[in-house]
Amino acid sequence: MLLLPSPPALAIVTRTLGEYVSAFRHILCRSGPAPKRRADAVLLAANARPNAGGKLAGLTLWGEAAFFPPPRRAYVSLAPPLQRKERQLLFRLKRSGTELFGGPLPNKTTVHELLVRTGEADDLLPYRRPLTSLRDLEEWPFPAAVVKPRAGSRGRGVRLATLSPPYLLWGQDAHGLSFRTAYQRREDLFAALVPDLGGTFLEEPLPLLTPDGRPYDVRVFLLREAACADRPYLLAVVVRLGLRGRFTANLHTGGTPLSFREFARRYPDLGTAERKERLRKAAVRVGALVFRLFPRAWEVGLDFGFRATGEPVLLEVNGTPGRTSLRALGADLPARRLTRLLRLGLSPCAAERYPGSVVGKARARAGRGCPLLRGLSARTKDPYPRETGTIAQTAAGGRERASKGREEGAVVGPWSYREPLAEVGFLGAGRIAEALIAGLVASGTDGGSILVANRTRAERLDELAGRYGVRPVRNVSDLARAPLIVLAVKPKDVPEALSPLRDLLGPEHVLVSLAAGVPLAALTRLVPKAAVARAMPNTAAQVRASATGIAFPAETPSAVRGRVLDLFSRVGSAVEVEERAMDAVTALAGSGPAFLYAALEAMVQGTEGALAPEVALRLARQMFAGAARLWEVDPAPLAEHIRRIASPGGTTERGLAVLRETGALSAFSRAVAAAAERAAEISADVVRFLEGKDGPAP
Ligand SMILES: NC(=O)C1=CN([C@@H]2O[C@H](COP(=O)(O)OP(=O)(O)OC[C@H]3O[C@@H](n4cnc5c(N)ncnc54)[C@H](O)[C@@H]3O)[C@@H](O)[C@H]2O)C=CC1
Ligand SMILES: O=C(O)[C@@H]1CCC=N1
Repeated sequence: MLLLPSPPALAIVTRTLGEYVSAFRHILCRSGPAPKRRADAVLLAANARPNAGGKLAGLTLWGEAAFFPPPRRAYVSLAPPLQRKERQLLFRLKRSGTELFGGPLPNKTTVHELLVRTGEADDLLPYRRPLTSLRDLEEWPFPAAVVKPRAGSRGRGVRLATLSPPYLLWGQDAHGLSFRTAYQRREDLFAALVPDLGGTFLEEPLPLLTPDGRPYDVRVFLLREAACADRPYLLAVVVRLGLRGRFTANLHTGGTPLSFREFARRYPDLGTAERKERLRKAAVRVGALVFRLFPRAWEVGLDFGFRATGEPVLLEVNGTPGRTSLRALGADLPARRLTRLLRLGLSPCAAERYPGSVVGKARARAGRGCPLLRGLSARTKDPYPRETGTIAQTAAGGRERASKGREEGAVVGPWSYREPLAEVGFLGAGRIAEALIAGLVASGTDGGSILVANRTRAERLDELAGRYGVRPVRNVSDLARAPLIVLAVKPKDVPEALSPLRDLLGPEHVLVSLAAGVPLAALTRLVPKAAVARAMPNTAAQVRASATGIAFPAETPSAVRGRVLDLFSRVGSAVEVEERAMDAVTALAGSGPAFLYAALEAMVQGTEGALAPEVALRLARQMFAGAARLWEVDPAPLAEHIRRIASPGGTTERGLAVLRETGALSAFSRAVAAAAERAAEISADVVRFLEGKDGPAP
């Protein structure tokens, strides 16, 4: 049963009328004892902010009812940044075992990349390329490019660059100020884009201007239809019309939201029924994908544009869509949203509807003698449609289906408040485990959602708990609570380390092994029911700069791939490779940093006597970091970078000659090959060991 105060700041969902009445009276009327049983769900909405609803501020009310049993689930609809009170409340709920839904998605580039990886929305995604060198602009296949920052909001830094005369750069700068500059020459335009190299991407330009010169795009609001399904419910379509002379249809800079009908009335050629239908289908398809990838998302705003042919193109996915535009469409939208929440919170798969009168009576009964509610009804119109009201199915069926939903695997985003559930478990608490944990925590992952187990040395776990807030797990089998488990033990220890988990890991688990050389087939043999993957990160994960190669068995579903790739993208950049390439990845990306450090150490030794060691080390460190950054931003061939440094007849040339003559350069190639060979030997050893134990693999 659900009833709510108005404006819809706080919704309380319980399973019986009696429970509802007591929750309602306790929280809203400040009378009666606290209910004994947890509510099934609450909704904490944006207008629950203390300053927005005065006495009716949902969060304040909820926060004050401190001894009220925490609900099973909370649907959070708060735009970041969260206020301190809001964060505290969410932490409290999380600590009490409430499952939190909502929160921002990872940055929009990551979301886009994850969608690309699914391969299921290729026709709806715009053509995009990272802008890493000026060559990307030279080779760009369109007459113009939209230049967009990898992260950011409200259209900041989004510009249109026209690559033929007049060479225009038009849009918003990084501070949100609009500008339009015409350059005489192409080179000047390119020069203006140099600071963007590395941090932005280029996107195909879409003709999103109305005949009277106003920019527009379309935002589609979707809700997850049910907690156990990915089906989206289309809540509203809003066209956002920007100001004439601007390049983006941004409401924050003075644009106007319109219903699609009104847009069609004003611009019949743009708002055709065919376009609307294509948009609806596209939105539902992308929505299903987003809800599958992000199991904690429950409301999203999808921004679309159109190609000249009328095909919709997805521009952006927002996990905390602003509601300014929704409000402009009419007062009944929040109510529609909450009606859907009923189905979401109470009846995961099949909502059973009850007539509005039941709800009306319940509300009347709960509100009897409630001064707060009387004041309220006198002031505001009841925004809820008559059919509002759904009765719960038993939670058991829902839970069963919900866990089935999780089996398919999905990405959990780095929410701005912390994840309530164990998200990732580490088996092995050595050096690489610590580097990854440090990087994850630095990326915003809650240490409390990381479980760590080790073979011996309980004090090591305490050390990690003290440093990162991770949760030590004394009994390895408890790691099975985490849906994603990272195996970070030495290759020789892999069989023994996995044996306690063999029967505990099922299809809902993904085991990601970091062990050099241990094949996927061996992992599948050791944990036959779980999904498996191999990842080879490096210690730079600690500073979120790992280069990680990941391999999956061929049949791995895209959602599982997405989940693992997301984990490693939080600590650097991750790339999917074939398993047969893993030995080379291990040698280059995993061991590679050690080879470079060794080279630097040798170079520093070359200055002995001439430079104080601390000065030499300081210079070497900055030289190394600078060289890496330059190559990252300007990925010209390494030979070209070398050419730019080595003046003919100069110092560099002389040094390079020694590297060549002494075979030092080829020694690096041999070192990488030797490391890869060692990985192959380890594979053979592991296979032999397993065959010796259980006979050859089937
Ligand atoms: N160190 C590095 O840069 C990288 C290492 N790796 C791989 O990661 C794995 C771990 O490497 P490191 O962290 O360097 O080693 P490490 O020796 O520092 O850590 C291994 C940890 O595993 C624990 N352990 C051993 N047997 C266990 C068992 N049966 N149950 C639970 N815990 C057990 C040990 O107590 C230790 O804490 C290796 O397989 C390596 O190939 C992968 C990429 C980079
Ligand atoms: O040296 C090793 O075996 C591991 C794998 C890659 C880096 N360290």
